[in-house]
Amino acid sequence: METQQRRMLLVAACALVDSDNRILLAQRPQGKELAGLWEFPGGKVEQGETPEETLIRELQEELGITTRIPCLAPLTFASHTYESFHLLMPLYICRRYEGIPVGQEGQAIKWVRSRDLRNYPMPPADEPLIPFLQDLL
Ligand SMILES: Nc1nc2c([nH]c(=O)n2[C@H]2C[C@H](O)[C@@H](COP(=O)(O)OP(=O)(O)OP(=O)(O)O)O2)c(=O)[nH]1
Repeated sequence: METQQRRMLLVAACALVDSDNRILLAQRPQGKELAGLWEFPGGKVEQGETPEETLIRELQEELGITTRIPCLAPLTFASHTYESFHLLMPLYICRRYEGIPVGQEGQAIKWVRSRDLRNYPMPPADEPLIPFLQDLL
């Protein structure tokens, strides 16, 4: 068997859920990898951060909302091999936050019912996460 060295990339992601049980998806901007696909807000865990700290930072930077560690509950995770890295992505769920999410970097956002998630093309790593959200919501 051929083995290939790939770096492990740790990304924290969040299913933000509103009082109507809809989930927020954000569209990846043009020019980035996987542009145009719909994803859960989040980003790379930087040196010295916990995944929860990453999410608090990213939710503020990307959507302009504020949340706290006790409001982030682990739901499941993605483990997916991309061409140049292996993605390990814990998915949290968050129902309590302050502010109204608005794409701070010009990205489109959308509140989506769990049964409609498959209508929004997502990165390949996200596909196995959908049933968890559909079971829950
Ligand atoms: N935030 C997020 N990233 C995802 C999801 N699914 C998925 O494969 N990814 C991948 C895409 C990217 O390779 C990586 C997230 O990194 P990122 O969003 O912080 O980085 P980026 O590519 O925007 O690059 P950068 O400019 O922030 O460095 O994880 C998802 O649902 N949410």
